[in-house]
Amino acid sequence: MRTPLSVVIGAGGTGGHIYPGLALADALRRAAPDAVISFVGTARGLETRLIPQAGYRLHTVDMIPFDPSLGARRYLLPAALLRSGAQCRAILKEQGAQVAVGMGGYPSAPVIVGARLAGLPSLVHESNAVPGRANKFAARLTPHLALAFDRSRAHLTGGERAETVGMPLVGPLAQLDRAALRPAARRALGVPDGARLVLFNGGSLGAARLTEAAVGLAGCHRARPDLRLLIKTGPAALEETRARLAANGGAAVAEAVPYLDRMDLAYAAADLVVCRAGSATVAELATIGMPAVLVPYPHAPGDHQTHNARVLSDAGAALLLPDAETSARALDALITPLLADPGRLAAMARAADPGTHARAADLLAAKALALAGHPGATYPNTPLKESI
Ligand SMILES: CC(=O)N[C@H]1[C@@H](OP(=O)(O)OP(=O)(O)OC[C@H]2O[C@@H](n3ccc(=O)[nH]c3=O)[C@H](O)[C@@H]2O)O[C@H](CO)[C@@H](O)[C@@H]1O
Repeated sequence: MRTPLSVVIGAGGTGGHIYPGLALADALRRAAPDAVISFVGTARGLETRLIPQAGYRLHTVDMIPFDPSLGARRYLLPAALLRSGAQCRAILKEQGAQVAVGMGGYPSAPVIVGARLAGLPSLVHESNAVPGRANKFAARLTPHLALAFDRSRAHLTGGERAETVGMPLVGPLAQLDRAALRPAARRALGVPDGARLVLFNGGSLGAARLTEAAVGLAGCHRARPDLRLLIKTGPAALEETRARLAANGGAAVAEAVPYLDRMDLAYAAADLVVCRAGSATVAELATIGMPAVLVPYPHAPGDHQTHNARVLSDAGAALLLPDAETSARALDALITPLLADPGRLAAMARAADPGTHARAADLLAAKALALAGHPGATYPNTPLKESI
């Protein structure tokens, strides 16, 4: 009897690592429906909610981030990595895994260390245009590398043997037809007919600078019936944002939410997105043809969000606004003429390359299947049906 496919995926910390990990897991399940797939993450990150919610098992291991701000604590990193690597080795053994995959973020490295200790093949996926420290380290431990953006190749040891597969996107986003879903999405979000909707999204954790500018913008445009703002604040800033919108009258045109579980609806309903330039977000915008103003997070390692953003701004698909220049006034000067020019919005939507990421999950799954010794698996490629 054939042994079912068994894969352990390291992905955690923020949505930008977790969602691509889930997209990979779903692609593996489509190819091998009896596959046993589990995740390794931390006991603190978004993974504790998102992974069980998607129906996968999450193992948590003790980890400290690969972060230079650790100061003297960084000397503890090798011992911590060895400890969490040993925990991952035990998880891989217990599950009978045939391959381990690291999706970036600091849960990625121990899974690859664990695979090395267990003598199993492993695969690292780098999602940013400039790789993070955890993946730079992990990439030294395995010959199998995959990239979301070709431009990160030069930054990785062994980058010349990496394969660019794109950024794995979860089904509802990989297959989103924005125009087709738009009427239902706008009804679901209560956007009045004829109003332009601007989505403010500070990545999976929220961004104070964007929320602040959005609140100011809502106050300025509080009397406009033809404009709506949807502001994703992150849970911590929700109540304060709502109070400030009530105080400046912006609540008449803006709604603040802690998190968007249905990004497909938000993207389909919106005319323009103002957001950080995390790699999953950038890949989603490109894939669905969503015009955007990108405000890269200025403290990302290697300034990788600016490099991610340039993938779209170089193509004419997005505008890039540096964080330090972001204010309600600066955004108003960019957004107001843009919203009044549907031709320009349509040109931005067309400028992105929609094909790069739509098949990334299947391509990455194919690499993992080959490493696991399941080369015969096929992809049914059935379209996912999502109801509102
Ligand atoms: C501050 C920081 O260091 N951020 C990093 C983090 O960002 P972050 O996790 O914010 O990264 P991304 O923008 O890549 O991904 C966010 C994901 O969460 C989803 N989403 C977001 C908000 C929401 O309300 N609902 C929702 O579902 C988005 O659709 C997307 O799929 O990981 C990314 C991937 O390595 C990096 O590129 C970012 O630089």
